Amino acid sequence: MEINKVMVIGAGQMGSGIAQVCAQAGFAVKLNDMKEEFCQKGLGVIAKNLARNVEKGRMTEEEKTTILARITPSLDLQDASNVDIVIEAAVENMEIKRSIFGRLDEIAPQHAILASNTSSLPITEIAAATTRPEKVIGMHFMNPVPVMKLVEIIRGLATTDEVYQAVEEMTVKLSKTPVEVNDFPGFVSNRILMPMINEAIYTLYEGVATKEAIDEVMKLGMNHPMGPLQLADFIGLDTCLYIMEVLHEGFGDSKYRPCPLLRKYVSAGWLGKKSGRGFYIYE
Ligand SMILES: CC(=O)CC(=O)SCCNC(=O)CCNC(=O)[C@H](O)C(C)(C)COP(=O)(O)OP(=O)(O)OC[C@H]1O[C@@H](n2cnc3c(N)ncnc32)[C@H](O)[C@@H]1OP(=O)(O)O
Ligand SMILES: NC(=O)C1=CN([C@@H]2O[C@H](COP(=O)(O)OP(=O)(O)OC[C@H]3O[C@@H](n4cnc5c(N)ncnc54)[C@H](OP(=O)(O)O)[C@@H]3O)[C@@H](O)[C@H]2O)C=CC1
Repeated sequence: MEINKVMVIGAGQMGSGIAQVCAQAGFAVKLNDMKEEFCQKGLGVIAKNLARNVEKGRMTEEEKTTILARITPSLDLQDASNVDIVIEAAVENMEIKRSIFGRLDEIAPQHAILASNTSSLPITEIAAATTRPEKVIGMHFMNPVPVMKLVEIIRGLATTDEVYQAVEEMTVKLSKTPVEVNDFPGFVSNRILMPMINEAIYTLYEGVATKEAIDEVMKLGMNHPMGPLQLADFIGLDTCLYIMEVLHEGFGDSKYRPCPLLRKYVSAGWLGKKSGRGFYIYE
């Protein structure tokens, strides 16, 4: 199964990163979002990242131009009609993802793989919105995509070996390391990471320490590159809350209940770095 043409859905922090690494690896990429301004914002982030690579002598100006030219903005899902794979990175919401996958199933060619970058939602349930569940798979990149080596690849109940292999090969072409996991809420990454972040929020909520102290303990004491509250801001507090809700509902275990402070911040629109304010304030 040969993959040449890619469509990425959602030009946010993950979608733009995925489009960038695909274009860098030589794939032709359509970057789809609902509004022109979101596409342009995503393309702007990619151009900035590539410019930094030029400054650091890791690529030439010509290479940067060639990579950028491989990415075409798209505002219409119909543009999926001639791609080999779609990687969806829209918001972490089952209804929205099922609606996107249902439409893609009608538009994308028969052979096309439909992948989701979901952080936690069951791939099997997303796949059930299509008539090709065997071609639906989880392709979970980590943030920031250009830097992080892992892609967690999630097999849905019906995903075939052929589709798994094609996605694994593509991941290696992107200079990333694939790790295979099964379809359970939060997969491996967020089943382990997100309860730690949620616990850090409880630690703040219960007044055990200041946000700075909590982050410092985990950075200096556990050698984490970012403290858990800083990381939550970086991921997006809305995404953190969605993931905790998926774990809570999926396992039916109260140990996954989202911290009320996380809910409060999300209700206030304090979504972390992307909205300018979360646990910390950003310029
Ligand atoms: C929620 C989910 O479903 C799954 C997830 O993604 S969970 C989140 C997983 N990610 C993490 O845990 C990230 C934890 N943080 C880190 O690893 C580091 O803090 C970091 C890599 C983000 C930054 O590293 P740092 O050493 O503190 O800063 P810095 O020196 O500025 O950056 C290191 C390199 O990363 C690059 N970088 C940093 N942020 C970047 C970004 N947003 N986009 C692109 N490149 C970036 C920098 O350009 C720099 O590259 P060079 O040295 O090659 O120039
Ligand atoms: N943040 C992280 O660290 C990680 C996130 N993920 C997952 O990646 C996905 C995206 O997250 P992230 O990039 O952080 O989120 P962002 O909020 O940065 O970006 C999401 C983008 O998708 C757009 N979008 C929403 N609905 C649609 C739609 N129907 N069609 C096309 N575009 C749409 C949004 O537009 P608008 O702003 O108008 O809503 C926005 O531009 C989520 O599923 C998340 O769980 C996976 C790994 C890590």
